[in-house]
Amino acid sequence: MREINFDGLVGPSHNYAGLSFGNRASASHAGEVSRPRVAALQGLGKMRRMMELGLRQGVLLPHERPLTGWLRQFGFSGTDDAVCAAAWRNEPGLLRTALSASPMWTANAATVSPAPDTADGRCHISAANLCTMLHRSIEAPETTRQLGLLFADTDRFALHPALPAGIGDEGAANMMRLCPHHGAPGLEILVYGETRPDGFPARQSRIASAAVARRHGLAAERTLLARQSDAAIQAGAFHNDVVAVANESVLLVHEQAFADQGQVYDAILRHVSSATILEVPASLVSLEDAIRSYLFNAQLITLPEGGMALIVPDECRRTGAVAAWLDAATSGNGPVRRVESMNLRESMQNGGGPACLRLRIVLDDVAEAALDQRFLLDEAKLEGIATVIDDRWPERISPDDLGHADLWEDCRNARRELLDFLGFAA
Ligand SMILES: NCCC[C@H](NC(=O)CCC(=O)O)C(=O)O
Repeated sequence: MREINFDGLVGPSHNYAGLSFGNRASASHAGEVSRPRVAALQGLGKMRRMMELGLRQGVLLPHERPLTGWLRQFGFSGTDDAVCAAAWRNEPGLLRTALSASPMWTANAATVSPAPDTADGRCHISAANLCTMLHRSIEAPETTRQLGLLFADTDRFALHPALPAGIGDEGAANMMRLCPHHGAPGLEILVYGETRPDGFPARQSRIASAAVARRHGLAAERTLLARQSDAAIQAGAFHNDVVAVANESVLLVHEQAFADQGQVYDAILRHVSSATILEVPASLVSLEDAIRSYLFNAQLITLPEGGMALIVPDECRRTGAVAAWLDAATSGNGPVRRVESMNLRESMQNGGGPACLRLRIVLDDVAEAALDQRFLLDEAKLEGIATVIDDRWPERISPDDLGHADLWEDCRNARRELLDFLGFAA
């Protein structure tokens, strides 16, 4: 079995509206001018690099933006443009919400339990409701539609709908899987948070994590519910994948990630006695540096030739303490053979690093063949997508542009052309 990453293609409406409370990057870049074309090409560059490293790569599609159907529920009526114009006049925050390109962060699209972990031997997928942030709560219906196409084969896959709103579920960003190798039953660590009065919100609730484990049919002895530390949430770790990443038998984790770090390590070592836990102490890398650099929002991948690579955002190289830790970690005989830096600045400025941009699925050849192949990439599709982005994605979006009909039209046309190219009738 192997891992396939499904990256969210950055949509044409990518902008800096500062919608994500508790996400420090989103807040600090609010009001800046975005570059959707560059953003999408940066994301595509990561997908290309993963393919060059020998991994299979998939893509999930941008959602319809502006999401006029959603705006209509607030009493705005008329043509699509009339709806958007009225929203902009009366409730500009609602139009900003309806224009968010946040579906790019597919680590929040769903939680995936690979077949070896589940009672019925199918791969289980739960779409996330993302109900804590308004702009993300509008994603679930379209995400569920796309996952329904991708995982249509019910002999291999079981797709569960999003949990009821009010019980925050933010998907795979809050799940880690530890196992001797991809194809062996894994320990699934589901990470939740608790909101403190006056603090940043915890976006993954314990009830949601427990429900996902139940729905997926995970064995009790291979399931751990772990609580995020308050320090991590307040420092800006709104998802666990900002302070920890796991791949097969390796966990890379900040010392202050969990409320009870020892319990997490014990469970891992009980399940995989040969596991390697690379704990980064706060004395070497502070939570602040970890969150500024997104060191832990890396993709830790198994290379086809053996060994692992860590794909980090290039902010890591520009954060002294993190760069030093990376050099030390790769100079010894540790499991990480190489580190690759990627420029993902446009997404990073909204708090989304390499790991946020991908949903990973572990499957075998038969299950892979059962996927809707339109979502899988090859060289020709990469080229074709790049051409559509070059031709159609807006170059820049300033905060005022969000209220212009030209932008709405450009976003609709850009997405339509992409969907046509990939064989999805809009
Ligand atoms: N996993 C990374 C998710 C990043 C995402 N950022 C945003 O939504 C920023 C959007 C804005 O600020 O306009 C979030 O916080 O959920």
